[in-house]
Amino acid sequence: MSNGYARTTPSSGQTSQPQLFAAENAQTSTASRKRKRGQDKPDEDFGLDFFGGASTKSSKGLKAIEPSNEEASDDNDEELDDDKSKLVTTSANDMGSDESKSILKSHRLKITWLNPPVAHKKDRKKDRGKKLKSVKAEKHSLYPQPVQSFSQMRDRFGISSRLAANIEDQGYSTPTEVQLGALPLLLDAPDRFLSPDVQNEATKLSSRIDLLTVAPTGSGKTLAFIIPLLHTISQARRKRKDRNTSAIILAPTKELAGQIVNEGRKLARDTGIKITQVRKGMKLVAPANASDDEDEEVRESNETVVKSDILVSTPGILASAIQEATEQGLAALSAVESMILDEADVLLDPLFRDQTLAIWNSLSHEDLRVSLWSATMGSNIEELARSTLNARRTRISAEGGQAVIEAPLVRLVVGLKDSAVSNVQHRLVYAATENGKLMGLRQLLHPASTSGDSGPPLLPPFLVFTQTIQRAIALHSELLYDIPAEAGGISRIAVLHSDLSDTARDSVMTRFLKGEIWVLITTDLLSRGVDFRGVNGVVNYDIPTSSAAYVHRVGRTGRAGREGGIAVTLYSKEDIPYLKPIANLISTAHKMNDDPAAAGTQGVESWLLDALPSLSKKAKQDLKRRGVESRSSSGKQKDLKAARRTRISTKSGFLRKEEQKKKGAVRGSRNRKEASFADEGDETDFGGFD
Ligand SMILES: Nc1ncnc2c1ncn2[C@@H]1O[C@H](COP(=O)(O)OP(=O)(O)OP(=O)(O)O)[C@@H](O)[C@H]1O
Repeated sequence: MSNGYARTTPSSGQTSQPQLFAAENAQTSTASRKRKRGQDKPDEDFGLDFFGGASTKSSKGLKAIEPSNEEASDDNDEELDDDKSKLVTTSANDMGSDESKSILKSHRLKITWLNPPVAHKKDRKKDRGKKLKSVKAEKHSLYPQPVQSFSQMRDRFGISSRLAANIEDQGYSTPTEVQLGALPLLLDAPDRFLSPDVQNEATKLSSRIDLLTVAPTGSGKTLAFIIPLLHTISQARRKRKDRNTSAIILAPTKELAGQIVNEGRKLARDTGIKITQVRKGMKLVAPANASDDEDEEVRESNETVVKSDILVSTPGILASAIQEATEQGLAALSAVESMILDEADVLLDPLFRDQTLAIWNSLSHEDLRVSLWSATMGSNIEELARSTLNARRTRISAEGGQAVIEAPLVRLVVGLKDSAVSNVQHRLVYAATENGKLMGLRQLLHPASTSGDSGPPLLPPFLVFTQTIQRAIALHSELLYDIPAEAGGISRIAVLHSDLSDTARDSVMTRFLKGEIWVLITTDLLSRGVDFRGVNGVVNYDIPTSSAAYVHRVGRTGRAGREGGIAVTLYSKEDIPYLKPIANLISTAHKMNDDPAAAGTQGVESWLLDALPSLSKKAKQDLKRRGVESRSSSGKQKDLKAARRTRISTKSGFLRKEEQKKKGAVRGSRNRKEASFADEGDETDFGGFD
């Protein structure tokens, strides 16, 4: 498709520095100069592959220590790591707190200790005036020494040679912002970064922290939690050879869970650590009275017993597996010491809240540490996390008869909280009616017809989001024949939603990742976490039903700092009452962009922002729960006329044209016979685009 634009798109494979937020002035700061010198090699492998994973080239010199099997790997690592552990405490890499502070600031990282010991707060109150204020400000902000290159981690934290090699083999050399901040928090002993003047015995005893992380979409949160997890497990497995599940990762969708397993397995290669995605029917524990032979039988049957170090699951499946074990009087997951909530705000949203909390509360290990990750996290989620941590600690203390240590709870925020990625071009397009939206989408599908200065065309592959499953199915049928047969025809366009079977979902995902599908129509099912590296854009065919949904949907493009992604939001008359939060997000993303002209970001006119009505709290909640009323099934019953206006035909445009041609011919002959005119029908009852 010729477009006349010379431009870089995410799918063309170029990536900018993953350090998304390095402030402009950091170029001249010591911190930045040091960072650049610290880079061992450019991120050369990253992005060469149109859709696939990062490089799999193996690093030189590793053969000598490459183990032939898992156990050997552990042994080798142990020997090497004994030597390395001596280095861990050396200060070769140590930098002053001022330098740490300036690097963290230049990358817009804000780290706060949320639960410093109360006793110290009271002590400090004895001080007066200025001193009290400055102490208060100091003691909540933390400045751990950032990790500026993955190669430092072996010396600094004693990570195993195999894990270090796996990170390098995947082509990762320079940590992204979130990794820069989260890795020292999760790999270092807390007493090294907690403000010494507010530490007490309890915080000194805690070897790990609980963490809340808010960082932009596509900024590399997965790596930031998997590396420390693999390190913690491999250290524990050196002391204990049996395989007990010691970590669980929860994600809201099967697709995201699968992706985390893939990423985790690449990094865990040859470490002996096993990662499993929990599927329906899997059992967490074998019945206590089962002999070894019987146990083997259970394992070989469909009802597999999961023997894995890390379990990755959606909340529903894991919660039922735990419940099943509890009903049989079996203790499941009692050795779990780490729980990770990926897309934590969704997992603690009413949709999944009960299941997530049931899992969290069923984990009985007194040293359980929890980390929550998302690009958006409201204060209610933070509150819920804190109260769950406290309630669980009190309960376990009471059950065990001795006080459980309160771990330090730290919050890491990268950039501006809850904002949409600024390195993609956000367009808000008024389409007036449903018919207009369809025409708008067709114009995006056929970029040759793009005229005027509406910006560069949206090149496939791209994602199209609708409000409901029915609308996704209908839009798919409508567009089915839009891609010419010589370009692949109907195989290039697909629909993915939660009513499809697991096999169908897997197949669509695989074909989209391979680049065989160009246009994928979906619901919010795919809005969270899924990493499609080469996606050039996102079309909100139906407006998202919350600000967070906008942030996550558009975050499927422009990942890892890639430029050239486009996010188009089509809106009609029905959407105007709900549009202001989205317009605000777009305007902020525009302001955040260091070079809006280069990125082509258009922003939103200030008069439009002023003109759009504000949303009441109740309206926001209703929108989140039900979406735009006329597009939801309940709305259809309430207001038939509005529902008809927003209906998408379930026939393809091509089939309808053919049918209308036939109808026209029949009508024509009848007209000729009867010499009368046929009724043209109700124009407002939109039945699809001709
Ligand atoms: N240090 C790094 N250098 C280069 N690329 C990286 C680095 N870390 C992560 N990536 C790549 O960035 C992409 C996005 O990472 P990831 O999926 O972890 O993002 P995320 O922050 O979890 O996003 P979301 O909020 O949408 O879930 C992935 O393709 C990953 O391989």
